[in-house]
Amino acid sequence: MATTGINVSPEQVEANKCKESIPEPCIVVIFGASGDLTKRKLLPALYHLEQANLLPENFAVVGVARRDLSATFAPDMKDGILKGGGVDEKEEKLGKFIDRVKYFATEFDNDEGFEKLKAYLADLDKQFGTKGNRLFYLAVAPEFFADITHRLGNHGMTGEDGDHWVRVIIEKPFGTDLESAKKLNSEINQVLKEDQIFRIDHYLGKETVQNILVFRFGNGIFEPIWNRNYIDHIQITAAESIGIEGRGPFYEAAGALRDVLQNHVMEVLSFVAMEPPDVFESAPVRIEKLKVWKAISPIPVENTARGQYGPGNVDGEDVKGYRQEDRVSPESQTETFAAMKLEIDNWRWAGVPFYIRAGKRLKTRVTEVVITFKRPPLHIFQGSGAGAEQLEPNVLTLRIQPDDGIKLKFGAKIPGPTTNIAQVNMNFSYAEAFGKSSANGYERLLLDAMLGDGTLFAEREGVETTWALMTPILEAWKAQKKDFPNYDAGSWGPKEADELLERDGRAWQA
Ligand SMILES: NC(=O)C1=CN([C@@H]2O[C@H](COP(=O)(O)OP(=O)(O)OC[C@H]3O[C@@H](n4cnc5c(N)ncnc54)[C@H](OP(=O)(O)O)[C@@H]3O)[C@@H](O)[C@H]2O)C=CC1
Ligand SMILES: O=C1O[C@H](COP(=O)(O)O)[C@@H](O)[C@H](O)[C@H]1O
Repeated sequence: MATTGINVSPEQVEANKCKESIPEPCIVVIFGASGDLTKRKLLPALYHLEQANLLPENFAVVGVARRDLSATFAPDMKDGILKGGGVDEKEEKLGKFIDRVKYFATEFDNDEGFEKLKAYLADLDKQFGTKGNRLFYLAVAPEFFADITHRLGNHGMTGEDGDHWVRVIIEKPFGTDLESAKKLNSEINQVLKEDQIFRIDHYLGKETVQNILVFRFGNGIFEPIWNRNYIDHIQITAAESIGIEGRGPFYEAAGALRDVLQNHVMEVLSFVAMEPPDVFESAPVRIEKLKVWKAISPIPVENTARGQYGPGNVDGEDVKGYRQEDRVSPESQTETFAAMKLEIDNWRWAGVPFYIRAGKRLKTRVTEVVITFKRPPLHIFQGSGAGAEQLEPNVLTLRIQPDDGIKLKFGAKIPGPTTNIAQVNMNFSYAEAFGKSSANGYERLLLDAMLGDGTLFAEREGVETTWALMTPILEAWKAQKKDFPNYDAGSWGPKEADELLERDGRAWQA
């Protein structure tokens, strides 16, 4: 069934793209400017903000990396913006935006370079009227996070006063385990106040992730059944059909648990499971998320599964196995798939298992939350031609990507003289209701950071709490070698992941 009766016009959708406030004048300084993230995501996102009139008039972007790319950086970024789609080369705004994209070359460990950068930014303040406000974005490998922050501090670039602000966005992964996350937190807290730090998780910038909260707390009918009395279990899947896309060295050290499960999936889980905050503001939202993570019981390693893909076929194309990827060890023990069963020990969720999984080179790309409700207590249609022994449970699917939307599966009578029941779907599609969007999730987060709103960013204790849950699993896995590869590229992962649910009489939904 298609979405019908959407009472929102294209004009309303357009109007909603405006925030009440436009950020103050500022310079966005991106470290790691020649990297993949800057070109594919950050500059396109900043331009989407420009398109939507959400950037201040007095604004500039400065890319920082080691090679001298002064001549090619702006055209290269323009190319990235155009490739991202949703932009016409002739747009007047594009030229205006690109004129404000600058480049500064320095090694990250070069003090002289930082001193010159400070002077360069001060010059740009005069040219663009950006008033000393800075948003530094560390789009760099994690080993540089603390070092760059300290160098910014040492060169007098992190101090705030009543006249200007300084904020720092730090990319993921934020640490590799509990100890390293704590160390990183304490290192950056030596230089920055907590309200200057914006630990980014781009999943929180996705409209459909934010919509989990709107769905739950912006409607009256779902919250009363959103608990152990009505819900049988919840599954969260973050499946990718792509492999590691040339990021061998990064992925070898990371793996699926560190790359996606500890951050993106745990963020989504907190939105699904949290209590309603008093207001949708940074502190109350963060408190409720933290309460969820803190209520998760320690996860026994028997409640986990891991896998690594071997060669296979994805979307009709033969692909190599993980161990054959560029710059990956032929004996790698890195997991490209991770799954686990979690229990949240609180009043709302006691006894409701949460099964989560993430992996690369799976059958298809899908990120979704699947909520399976308890079956009706009695099959009153038995004997009247209904067929099945038990009635099927209702299943609510919150599809984050692709084809974002919400689907409710329920039983309906098949027309005819007997009472047979078929499962049918009620569908809401984001694209149908609101039109297609070229936003990549970073727009909202960049804008919020410029506005100083940390609601959709991770905070210190939250990051450490999720690492505290995951670190014992990583240690147990490290101590126990696996016979990899154990799933074919293009499949749904290792059989251990299926067994995790089969033991409980359940199965993955996708
Ligand atoms: N790419 C993605 O889709 C995602 C990335 N991230 C995170 O974002 C961060 C950046 O990722 P990504 O863009 O892929 O990384 P890349 O490896 O593509 O880019 C790294 C950047 O850092 C620069 N650099 C490295 N060493 C130095 C140095 N010593 N001095 C100066 N510049 C240096 C590189 O410059 P040069 O070109 O000169 O070497 C390059 O600009 C990482 O933390 C990653 O985990 C998070 C989510 C998704
Ligand atoms: O952070 C990361 O996320 C991407 C998946 O992001 P999505 O927005 O495409 O779902 C993942 O491919 C990458 O390995 C990871 O570092």
